[in-house]
Amino acid sequence: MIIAIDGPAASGKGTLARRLAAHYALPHLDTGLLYRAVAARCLALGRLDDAPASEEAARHLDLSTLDPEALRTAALGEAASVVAARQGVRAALLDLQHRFAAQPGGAVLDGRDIGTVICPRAEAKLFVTATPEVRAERRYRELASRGEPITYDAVLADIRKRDERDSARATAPLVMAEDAALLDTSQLDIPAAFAAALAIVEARRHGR
Ligand SMILES: Nc1ncnc2c1ncn2[C@@H]1O[C@H](COP(=O)(O)OP(=O)(O)O)[C@@H](O)[C@H]1O
Ligand SMILES: Nc1ccn([C@@H]2O[C@H](COP(=O)(O)OP(=O)(O)O)[C@@H](O)[C@H]2O)c(=O)n1
Repeated sequence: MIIAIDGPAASGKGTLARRLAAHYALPHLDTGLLYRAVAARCLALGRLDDAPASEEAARHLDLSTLDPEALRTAALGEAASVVAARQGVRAALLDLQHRFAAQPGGAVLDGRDIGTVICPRAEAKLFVTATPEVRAERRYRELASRGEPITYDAVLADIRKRDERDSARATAPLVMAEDAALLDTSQLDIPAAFAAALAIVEARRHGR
């Protein structure tokens, strides 16, 4: 079974993807890390504005060397959405994602375009969302607990800017797949959101 989870920044899609993957014993890929890693490489070279350099970085990405902790910073989230708007970068990351999704038994992938572009035939598709204020509060707590010097207002501004850039881009914009189930987690804690996600996946699995 392939489970495709999309949604805007800090909606809780990664948390749900990890839990669903553990529940069904499936491998999980946080595709945001791919764009974050490409951005990290470009920033290290001082070439975030250089489209060919970002495509080159995407072509040479090695899944086994990704360091999630180092990649989950606010600055890399912002830079990731810049490189992710480039068609060449997205094209260079397609094959890797398709191969991950094609593993025997299936997989769970989360990102922005999983249900629409990467795995349009996924058995279960979720579009996870929450209000910008709730998402900013969650992301602020997460970053602050890791010692990032950041304010709630800065996180909210970053989230609004990224939502806008991710939704407005020409290639694979952030949009809900027609056959996805919408899950608004604004009023749900993690266990409640997981229970709702599981109910959706179970219903899809059994053709309901
Ligand atoms: N339903 C929820 N209620 C409260 N906090 C949540 C919920 N879902 C996720 N979180 C927390 O919010 C932060 C962002 O969640 P994450 O799953 O990383 O979001 P995304 O993958 O959509 O960016 C994390 O610190 C996570 O623990
Ligand atoms: N499938 C994906 C995943 C991420 N991205 C881009 O990568 C950025 C970082 O993604 P992420 O999932 O790590 O970010 P958060 O939602 O965790 O804040 C997003 O803002 C998107 O621009 C994308 O374009 N397509």
